[in-house]
Amino acid sequence: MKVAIVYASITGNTKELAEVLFKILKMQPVESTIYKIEEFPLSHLCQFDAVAIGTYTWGNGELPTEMEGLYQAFELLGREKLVTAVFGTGDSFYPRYCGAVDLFRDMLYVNTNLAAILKVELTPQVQDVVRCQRLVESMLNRVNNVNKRMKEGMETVR
Ligand SMILES: Cc1cc2nc3c(=O)[nH]c(=O)nc-3n(C[C@H](O)[C@H](O)[C@H](O)COP(=O)(O)O)c2cc1C
Repeated sequence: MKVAIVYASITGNTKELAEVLFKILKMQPVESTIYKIEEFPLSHLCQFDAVAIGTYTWGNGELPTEMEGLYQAFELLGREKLVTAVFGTGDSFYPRYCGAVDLFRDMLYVNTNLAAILKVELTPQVQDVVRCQRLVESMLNRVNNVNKRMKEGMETVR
């Protein structure tokens, strides 16, 4: 099983969250790779069984510009069975808390097999590790079940 984490981060919060997830993934019997969005070749999307996307939120609940290409690539991919998850950090001071996670969530739910979403307030805390473990579990269980079951719901990790 091949799993990718692809993330965007300016001030390091989402990077930190992506690295927590990567550490957890590395304890699993899967081939996992972590990419900054700038280093991820969009043409490689089809090589993975599961992709977890990490994004901060910009403007008024907007996607970071550097994530727009990835967002469009999922829309064009046409792989409804591709297992995905989306996670991100944001600041609840803003009216659209983690709005970019919501934008990805809505698109991935339609175009892929979305397993889980996770929102973290600014810097990940110790209690977020358990939430990260649940996201990884949801994603890997979904890949294992993908051939057995049809599209399922998704989990909001609290
Ligand atoms: C100009 C600006 C706009 C932002 N807009 C939002 C927003 O609409 N919603 C939100 O949840 N966070 C917003 N944030 C907060 C960032 O998403 C948050 O600090 C995030 O953790 C940054 O991630 P990073 O450290 O990975 O770059 C904004 C931050 C800045 C500087």
